[in-house]
Amino acid sequence: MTEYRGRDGASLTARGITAGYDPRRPVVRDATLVLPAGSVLGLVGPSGCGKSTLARVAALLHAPYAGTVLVDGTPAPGARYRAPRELRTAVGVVFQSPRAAVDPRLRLRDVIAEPLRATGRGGEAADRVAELAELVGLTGELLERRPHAVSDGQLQRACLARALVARPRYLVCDEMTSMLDASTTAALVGVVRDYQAATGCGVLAVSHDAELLGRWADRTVELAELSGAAGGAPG
Ligand SMILES: Nc1ncnc2c1ncn2[C@@H]1O[C@H](COP(=O)(O)OP(=O)(O)OP(=O)(O)O)[C@@H](O)[C@H]1O
Repeated sequence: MTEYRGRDGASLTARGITAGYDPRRPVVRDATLVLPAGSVLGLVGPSGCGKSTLARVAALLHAPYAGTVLVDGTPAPGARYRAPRELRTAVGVVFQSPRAAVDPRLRLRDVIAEPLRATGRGGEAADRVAELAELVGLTGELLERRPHAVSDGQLQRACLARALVARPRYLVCDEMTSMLDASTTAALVGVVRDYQAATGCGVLAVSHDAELLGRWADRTVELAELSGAAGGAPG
């Protein structure tokens, strides 16, 4: 898993983003965020300021009113199904609430395999699921259960495995550990660190936990710093 190491100058960039849920009152205004490959960027700011909204735009899940997302220099023509498959699968996402993020009818094994099946790579699923289950600490028995029969921490482990299954070049962790205890938090952050060391992936970590970001992120920015001329470029 070394194909992304050393991509000089590569980044996930959300440039000049204005976004929200009502075009008359955008929650993010002209924000620029640059996530260099191989680094962990922490994103902080008061509750409701728009961190998740910007993170979803960067992950090509939410279309901005203005601005462009570039994946390693390639501009995405839109979000969700409007983005080509190779750009969509380049960015993995883990959300705060695993229960809201999974189909309750699926066994954990199928939750993890979903992105491969959705992109015509179902043939890789069995091997990849087994590999990732071991990485995130899920036993074969847990893989056969459905979400209602596992804990939040176990379900979040499956969500992290799902985010990594298609070997993303960037990973967006939106409050990934805020519902978890200290030992599950440490385990999941450890998995992300190992994946990053092996692949050179870039990680955007949205969190309220300053102590966690202090240990995990190479650099932390406030959402308010990303707007207008200040931009989000490292330096
Ligand atoms: N689906 C939605 N429809 C309408 N408004 C929304 C929606 N999602 C979020 N908002 C609003 O957009 C604003 C920004 O929300 P967002 O979740 O991006 O903030 P945040 O900084 O991530 O907050 P928190 O730290 O509390 O998670 C908030 O005022 C929120 O109420």
